[in-house]
Amino acid sequence: MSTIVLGANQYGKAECRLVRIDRETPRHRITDISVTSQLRGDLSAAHTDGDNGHVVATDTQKNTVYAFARHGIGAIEEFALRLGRHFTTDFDWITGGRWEIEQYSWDRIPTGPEGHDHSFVRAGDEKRTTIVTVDGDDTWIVSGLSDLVVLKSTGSEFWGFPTDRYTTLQETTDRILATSVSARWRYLTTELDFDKTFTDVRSIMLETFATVHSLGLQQSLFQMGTKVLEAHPEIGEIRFSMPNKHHFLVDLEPFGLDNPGEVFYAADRPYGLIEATVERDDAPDAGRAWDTVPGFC
Ligand SMILES: O=c1[nH]c(=O)c2[nH]c(=O)[nH]c2[nH]1
Repeated sequence: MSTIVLGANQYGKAECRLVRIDRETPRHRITDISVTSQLRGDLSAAHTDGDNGHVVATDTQKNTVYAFARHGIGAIEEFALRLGRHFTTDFDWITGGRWEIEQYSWDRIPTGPEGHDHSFVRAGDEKRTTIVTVDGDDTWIVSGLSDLVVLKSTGSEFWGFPTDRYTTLQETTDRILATSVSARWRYLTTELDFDKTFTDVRSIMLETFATVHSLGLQQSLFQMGTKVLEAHPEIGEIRFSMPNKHHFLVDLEPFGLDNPGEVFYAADRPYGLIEATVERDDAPDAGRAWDTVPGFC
């Protein structure tokens, strides 16, 4: 007869939506984030006996997020690190946790050359992300972005694939290549200008997607990761999840029209899903960094 025991556990407040306005000058700045705080540690009595003596309430975790924002947010990685340090320092039995932040971008409404001082327009669906994991003395930071939608209207081929009796796809030397990039990368340090690094990683990915003559989304992905790692020794590995957003040439012949690569049907599903990790062969062990990062291989 087996004994039933408590396994891995964590708990906290998910998706604390928080907007902070920096208003020291009339030219306001906006930070728009969603914070998930989860604690780990000696919490067995709460589960086995209903003893809440160690349960820092999820409500308290939420309040802490908002209170900390009063003194500024900074880079989302720094904010998550501050929260992690606080909970693991102030409560002896909290030995670790996970702080995940998603950030939404706003642009200034372009009413003049510099944009409006205090009116903003959401910059699309793209998100910047971070997950800070603390376990005892170890801290890991996995940052990234999602929903970065890109398309190139030529400079993409796909041919040379095996064929069998189920293959109908034609080889092509000129097609649309479109994807929505989700990427997460593991930092090898906790001391960094995270905002600057994020901006640079993002622009390397965009530039590489644009300039690589693609023989397949797999090749574009690997090039994007390689360029990021070459430029950033402080990143140990980068993982991508990239749907191939297929664009099918519409057959206009029934209407007596040709279609020299101009009119496409943009299918939303099914889609190819290309995922890969690009890594340094000598990167330090990832530890628990990827433990709870869903959706990446
Ligand atoms: O870039 C591509 N990679 C594939 O693996 C694939 N498979 C497919 O049908 N089209 C494509 N395109």
